[in-house]
Amino acid sequence: MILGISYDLLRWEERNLIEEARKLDYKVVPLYTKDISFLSGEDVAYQDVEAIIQRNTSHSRALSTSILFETSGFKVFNDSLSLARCENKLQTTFLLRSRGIPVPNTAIAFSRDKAIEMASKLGYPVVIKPIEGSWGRMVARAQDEDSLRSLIEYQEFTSLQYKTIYYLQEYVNKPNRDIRIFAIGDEVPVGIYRENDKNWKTNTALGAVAKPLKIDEELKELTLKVKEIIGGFFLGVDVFEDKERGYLIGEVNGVPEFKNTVRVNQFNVSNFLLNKLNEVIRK
Ligand SMILES: Nc1ncnc2c1ncn2[C@@H]1O[C@H](COP(=O)(O)OP(=O)(O)OP(=O)(O)O)[C@@H](O)[C@H]1O
Repeated sequence: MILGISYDLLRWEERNLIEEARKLDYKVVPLYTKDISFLSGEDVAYQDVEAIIQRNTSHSRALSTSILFETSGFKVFNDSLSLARCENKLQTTFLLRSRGIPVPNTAIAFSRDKAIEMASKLGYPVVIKPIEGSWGRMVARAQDEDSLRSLIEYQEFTSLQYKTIYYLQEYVNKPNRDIRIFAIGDEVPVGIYRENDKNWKTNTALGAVAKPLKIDEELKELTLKVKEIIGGFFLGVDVFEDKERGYLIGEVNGVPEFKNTVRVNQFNVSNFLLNKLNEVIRK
């Protein structure tokens, strides 16, 4: 296969994908975002590329390049529609909710006063999050109205695109961990627990420790349903465990990192993904 890899940064994941693709005798065409451009009406140079894996770390670059590759006639994984659905938390949460997927109680407000009103409906503590973001940045917990007012004010003075749209969520009293589980094609082969004894935010970027996940049937079915709704080919789904309600979907990542998943599970994500991709494009 002739495989394009769209990227803006060569992390462990991108290097590993390239290395594993070469082991499978795929020809790899690196598509470094800052080196490429598109001119309407003109064909791009890499016409023989059969599939492109989207790996841009920046949400806006990932979405823009997926759109441009698609409209130039390429098959892109993940495609722009699924990326748009999962990089915007407002869209992810409310789309999943509308299709019957369990999510934490979440409120959106467009003014400070409404946000405060919604927070008391949800009940403190509440979590406030940027609508787009990653690695847990600016995800904050407010114990009361006073601290929520301060967090809202901080958000308003950032340069965030959605700085005056307030995404508020009940604080889910999860164990000291959450789950990151992967959907690849039509399978759910692997996942991890992310454990943190010191921080309620269980991002590995914030010091959580990855542990192998035992995937039960319920979690597998739920992940496949999420994948069916969001679309795409390769998703990292974050799941909270609630004592009463069971699994709740926290968010979905369209360009997921998987270094720790490979390490603790001894599972070759890149090889699995590349073989699945070959099946999909040969169908
Ligand atoms: N409603 C909640 N209740 C309890 N914990 C939460 C809640 N929302 C988020 N968290 C914790 O905060 C972490 C970061 O939140 P979230 O995943 O929404 O942020 P992010 O910036 O999109 O991170 P990622 O890098 O996973 O994309 C989660 O992994 C989870 O541990």
